[in-house]
Amino acid sequence: MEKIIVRGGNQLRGNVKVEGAKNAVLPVIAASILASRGTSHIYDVPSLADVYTMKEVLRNLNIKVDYEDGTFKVNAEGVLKTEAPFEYVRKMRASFLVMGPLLARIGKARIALPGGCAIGSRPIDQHLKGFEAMGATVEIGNGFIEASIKDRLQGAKIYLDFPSVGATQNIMMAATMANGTTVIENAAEEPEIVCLANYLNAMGAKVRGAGTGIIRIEGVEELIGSEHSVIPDRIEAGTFMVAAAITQGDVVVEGAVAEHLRPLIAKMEEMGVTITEVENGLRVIGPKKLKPVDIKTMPHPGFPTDMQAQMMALLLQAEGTSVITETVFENRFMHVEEFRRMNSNIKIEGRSAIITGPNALQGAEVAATDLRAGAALIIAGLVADGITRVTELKHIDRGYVDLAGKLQALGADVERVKETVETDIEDIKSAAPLSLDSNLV
Ligand SMILES: CC(=O)N[C@H]1[C@@H](OP(=O)(O)OP(=O)(O)OC[C@H]2O[C@@H](n3ccc(=O)[nH]c3=O)[C@H](O)[C@@H]2O)O[C@H](CO)[C@@H](O)[C@@H]1O
Ligand SMILES: C=C(OP(=O)(O)O)C(=O)O
Repeated sequence: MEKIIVRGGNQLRGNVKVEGAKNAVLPVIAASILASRGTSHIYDVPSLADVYTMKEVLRNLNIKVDYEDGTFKVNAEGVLKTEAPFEYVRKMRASFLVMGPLLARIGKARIALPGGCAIGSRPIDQHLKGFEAMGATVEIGNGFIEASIKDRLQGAKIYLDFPSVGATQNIMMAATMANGTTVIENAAEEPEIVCLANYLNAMGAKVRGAGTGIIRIEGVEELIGSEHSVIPDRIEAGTFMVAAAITQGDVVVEGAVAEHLRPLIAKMEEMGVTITEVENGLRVIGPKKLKPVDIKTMPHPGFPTDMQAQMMALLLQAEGTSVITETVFENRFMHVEEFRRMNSNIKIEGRSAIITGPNALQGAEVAATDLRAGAALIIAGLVADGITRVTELKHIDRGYVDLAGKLQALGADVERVKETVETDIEDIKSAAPLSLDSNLV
């Protein structure tokens, strides 16, 4: 079994470079399906499990894909297939983002129903409401969602009940080739939406207002392959910022864009962390003492839910009581049980976690319940007494490129190892005063 092993106590120092954003690249790759001519070249693509899953999804749709040295090439000129099977959608919900492009390109898509996941039930009703408003027929059965349109999608006015990132992206992509203008109201405003709109416009689409709550898309006849660089990953950047702060370190996070990170910067500054914009990113200096703060996760420009677990790790070290309220996902506190294994004082009341600190964290064997939870446990391990072993690395690999290696380069005592059962038994032997040769076995 693979584990990340963290020995707490080292301060982080130096520079770390962030990758292209996972949550920007996945919709951009899906959007490449819209090009009936030409090859798209997507740059700064991180080597993540999710990128490889998306590659397989496209390959299954009969699309030519190539991924090498951070450049992802897509040619969708051929005859496309319509189906994304459960094996991919199960691994990664963003597979559902191929529905909008397929509907626009070939008028039909059959995608496995995404199930629930570790952070909540995650319905897709807002995506479907958008497609239906544009004239598509949607049927659900046998674990699949099938959407089809007889002629061409029609422009429509669509009000989202919640500014869903995925629904905004899926509807935006479908609308690029619809007949007439589509207006998405209460649209998501995340930087990843702007990144997608820029790519669509480079392909010949007419998308205006991305980054605000109202997006207008004037349908065009055809999109062609284009070039696009993916924005830096604000969540990976934020993860290193928190890791620097918790260890009282001094780290330059290269590529971090302050404009994308305002809510995190504001909260970390309230806690006493010094953050300055430097030429190539953000410099973060951790204070001797951290102050408690209250946090409520919200759609952008509110505090990002994808930084909630990492901030909880930081708040465990603050002196006093902090409250984190999770409003985006219904069940994104799975990491609390794991933090408790590390000797932390956290109470859950409904959608809020009440954290009283500072906590004398102790190393323990813990499991990454989702990708951000995994990162948060490693961060906690950086200041815990003793050894923290983090398992379930498949989650971490969905969203972080070589997290252990990058932290190690900053001075952390972190390594990724393949532990065999024999090694585990050796560990137990050396830890237990009683011999394993005794009748305890
Ligand atoms: C690949 C990607 O970009 N993932 C991000 C994206 O996920 P994703 O696009 O899935 O997130 P959404 O913004 O759609 O979901 C936010 C909330 O809205 C609900 N909802 C969503 C759609 C819908 O049709 N009906 C509905 O009820 C969800 O269950 C959730 O509670 O945005 C989230 C919120 O910032 C991030 O945490 C994820 O990292
Ligand atoms: C929840 C996340 O991603 P996804 O929507 O792909 O599960 C995340 O990036 O934190």
